[in-house]
Amino acid sequence: MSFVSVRDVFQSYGNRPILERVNLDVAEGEFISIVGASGCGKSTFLRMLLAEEQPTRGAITIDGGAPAVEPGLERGVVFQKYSVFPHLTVRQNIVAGEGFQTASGRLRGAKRREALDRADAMLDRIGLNHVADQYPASLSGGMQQRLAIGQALTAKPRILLLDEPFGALDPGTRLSMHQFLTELRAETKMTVFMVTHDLEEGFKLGDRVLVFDKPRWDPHDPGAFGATITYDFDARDRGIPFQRILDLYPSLARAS
Ligand SMILES: Nc1ncnc2c1ncn2[C@@H]1O[C@H](COP(=O)(O)OP(=O)(O)OP(=O)(O)O)[C@@H](O)[C@H]1O
Repeated sequence: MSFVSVRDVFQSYGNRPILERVNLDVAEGEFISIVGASGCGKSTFLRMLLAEEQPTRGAITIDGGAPAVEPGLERGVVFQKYSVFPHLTVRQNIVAGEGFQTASGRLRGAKRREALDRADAMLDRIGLNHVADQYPASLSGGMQQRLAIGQALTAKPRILLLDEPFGALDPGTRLSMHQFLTELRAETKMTVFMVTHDLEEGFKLGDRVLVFDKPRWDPHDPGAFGATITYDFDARDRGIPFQRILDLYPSLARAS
């Protein structure tokens, strides 16, 4: 049985279809990159995996059950614009990632001290020890994104959802973030869903690259139909090399 299963999922807002007939099976530990034209429903798909919204039709299961509604338990999430708390220090932000796991959202006493030790271990791992007592506003974009990823990982999610996590970073920082994510993944064996507008990034990091697009298109009414998964590429070593993809599928240029 697949770890994440998506069966005949449709999503509409009012009478406007956004996604239609989406089917997908993902094994635990896979890295799924998602590309597609702006507005075709990629973030909507992530929100359904997060149970922030329910499909109009169809079903999504994670490990055999409906996705839990509480954040941070099984799924961590990182958006392009940092999801860290501006009023907390870097270390407090990491501890806050654990706080979500308690009923009250707060940790006390010995538990808190242990959480601080674990936070320092995480800061070591994401290379932010030297700024542990600073506030996010004083960090560079790449450091803030590392903090956001560290915070999401602190809850030890089985699934990491990344929505254009590196979109706002300069090319050099982006490359080091690719390295960072690749290392983290090798250590944690997480299942990752990453939305990106960069096709090359999708193929570099993903095991699979899903393309969301509209299979049906009415030129007189562009909103008449929803998008679905039109391609599901194997991006592992023996998959189609990224360089050949645009030659083979020129329409994909629209997706990035
Ligand atoms: N809560 C909502 N109510 C109504 N319409 C919405 C809602 N959320 C998203 N939409 C619309 O649904 C469509 C899909 O949005 P979504 O953000 O999922 O696209 P996307 O593929 O992630 O786009 P982008 O690449 O630009 O981030 C858009 O036209 C958006 O305006």
